[in-house]
Amino acid sequence: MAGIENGEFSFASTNAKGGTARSGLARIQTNQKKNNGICHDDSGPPVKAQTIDELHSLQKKRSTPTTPIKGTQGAFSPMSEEERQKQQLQSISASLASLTRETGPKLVKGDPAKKSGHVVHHHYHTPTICVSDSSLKFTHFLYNLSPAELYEQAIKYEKGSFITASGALATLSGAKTGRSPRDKRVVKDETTAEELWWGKGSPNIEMDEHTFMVNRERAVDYLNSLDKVFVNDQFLNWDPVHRIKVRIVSARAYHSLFMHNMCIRPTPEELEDFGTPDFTIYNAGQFPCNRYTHYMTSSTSIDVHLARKEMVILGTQYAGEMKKGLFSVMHYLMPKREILSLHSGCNMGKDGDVALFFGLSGTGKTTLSTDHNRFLIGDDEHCWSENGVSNIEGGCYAKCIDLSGEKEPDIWNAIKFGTVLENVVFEEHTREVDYSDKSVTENTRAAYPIEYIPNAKLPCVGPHPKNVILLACDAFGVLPPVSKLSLAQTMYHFISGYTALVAGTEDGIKEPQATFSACFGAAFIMLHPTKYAAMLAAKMQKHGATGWLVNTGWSGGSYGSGSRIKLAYTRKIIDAIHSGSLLQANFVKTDVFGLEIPTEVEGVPSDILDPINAWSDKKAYKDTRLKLAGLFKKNFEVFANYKIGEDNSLQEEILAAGPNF
Ligand SMILES: Nc1ncnc2c1ncn2[C@@H]1O[C@H](COP(=O)(O)OP(=O)(O)OP(=O)(O)O)[C@@H](O)[C@H]1O
Ligand SMILES: O=C([O-])CC(=O)C(=O)O
Ligand SMILES: [Ca+2]
Ligand SMILES: [Mn+2]
Repeated sequence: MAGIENGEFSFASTNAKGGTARSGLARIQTNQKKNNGICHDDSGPPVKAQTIDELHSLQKKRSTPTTPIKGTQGAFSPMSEEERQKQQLQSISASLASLTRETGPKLVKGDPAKKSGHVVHHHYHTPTICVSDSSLKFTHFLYNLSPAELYEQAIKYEKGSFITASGALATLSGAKTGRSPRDKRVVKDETTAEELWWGKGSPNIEMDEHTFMVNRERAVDYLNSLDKVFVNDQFLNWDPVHRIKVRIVSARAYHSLFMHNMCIRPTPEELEDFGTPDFTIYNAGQFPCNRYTHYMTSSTSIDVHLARKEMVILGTQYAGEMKKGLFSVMHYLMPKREILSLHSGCNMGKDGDVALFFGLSGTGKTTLSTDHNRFLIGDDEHCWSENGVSNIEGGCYAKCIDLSGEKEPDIWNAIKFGTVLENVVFEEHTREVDYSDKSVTENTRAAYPIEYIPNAKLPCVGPHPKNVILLACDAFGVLPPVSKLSLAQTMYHFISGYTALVAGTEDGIKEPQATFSACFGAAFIMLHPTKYAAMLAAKMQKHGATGWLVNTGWSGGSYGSGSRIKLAYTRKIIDAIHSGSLLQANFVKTDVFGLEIPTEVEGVPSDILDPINAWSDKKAYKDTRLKLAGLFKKNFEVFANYKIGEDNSLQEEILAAGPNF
């Protein structure tokens, strides 16, 4: 008897007394000896297991240490696998130690769901008396899991985790779908009071050490209260001499996979020698900070303590906080070593010509540095040292809104197994992602390892840049699609860090919102902007790099009347910069902004090159241009009193390189 109910088809079940079976089909006989006592089955050789458990145990091979034991002289240096495991446990227990109780948690490596016999635990600084239940509890930690393992963890335990049709892991970042710059605090102590940029315009909101420790304790207690935590030990910076070891302790597989993709992944051999991290993140993002704690102005706090080399995240699960938090740390550590840290994309041509792409969020760093004809060094964070450029990260973080396979094939194809897809909407059944859907947020993102881009340059390092491209998405539509900059102009625009986005895109036409963010990344810098600017000027001068300003925003009118410059045209402009042909073009100087604009660019209609030609209402163009110039001037006032570099003449040139009207 077969039943169809709600579209589901099933055989009628046998009742407890087996009534149906008896009256219908003949009972199936098991263990019935056939003529020669052998049960014939034509499906091939039998499985090599006697029980289901044994069968399952055959499926997985235990990973063995991948590298040979170093130090061939036997009795001397080689560390036994057991000793290595012990040191790793000690190190992780130390990371998770409560600093008031002076004790680390009892740790067990592995998934608590698996009752594996392999239990190794370590108790950091065993206390003499156990004073609370928490000291009796074990915390399991999952160490540097693979993407496949993290997928399983996410899908099993984290709501909102799904595999999309292309194999990516769709996740939700919770209530926060972007960074919270107003909740980013830095401990002000004797050293940082001197060294860092504080006060108006600075992203560093001060907190004292005690408050940091209160939040750290809150995060550590939260993490230790969980059944399990994820631990990632990874690197930052592809320059081997200036590589930084980072440890990320987090509660979600989503966070662990995100950082697996975004930081540099150690080889098994490098991992064995990892030792103590140079910097540790405690991501307790699901847990809020305590509003009664001093300095707390919301439930979110992202706290950096440079002397302790630690960062604590409370009250936000947005993974970008970890990425950009570490970037801030690099903005402190690298300049101390005379290395310039940059919020920029970077790629290299076949002949080794390197270009940097600066710009605020959404201006095109990822889109334009990901170029089929060039090697990708990185899309967002770089260092420029005496040896050339190096990527800080091991992955890319691309915006996905309105992503199309035709316009951005490399990014599209990178969204596959292993990639974290944040806050996207997909079709329930086919799991096809609808990239135009903004239901969760407009800031939908994909985080993938850099080697998912076919022409990534591995290792991600390159020679000194030849072109420095400043990207602005000008929703006023008055900046030219491309202009060549003098060194002073490059500095002026670098310090200004302009872009203009449109505030609310939904309810009718809104005024563009000008944003000025020093060094095209004020949210991440730690020192005064002029420190980075001086370093950039010196490096550009020394290595003869040319500066360019590229408007990836509006043309022919402001947002509402004009339209966004076609990505295909911007790509042609960028091609001409890379090839060197644009440097040979004829240029005319514009009024007010004093920008040199080419009269021709191959593949780009000439009538859009000078923005006045693209606007039908010339008066409106001139008014809008004056308005923007005024905003630039006002923004730059605070920098007028700061000396940039050793050279007084450069300082004066920079001040004169802004708009004149
Ligand atoms: N002419 C254009 N040039 C560049 N990007 C364009 C253009 N027109 C539309 N776009 C779109 O603008 C967006 C640029 O975003 P992109 O991810 O490159 O920003 P980003 O600078 O890397 O920002 P973030 O630092 O936040 O990662 C993409 O979605 C791209 O498709
Ligand atoms: O940090 C983020 O969330 C994304 C990013 O790259 C930026 O805003 O510059
Ligand atoms: Ca980007
Ligand atoms: Mn960025």
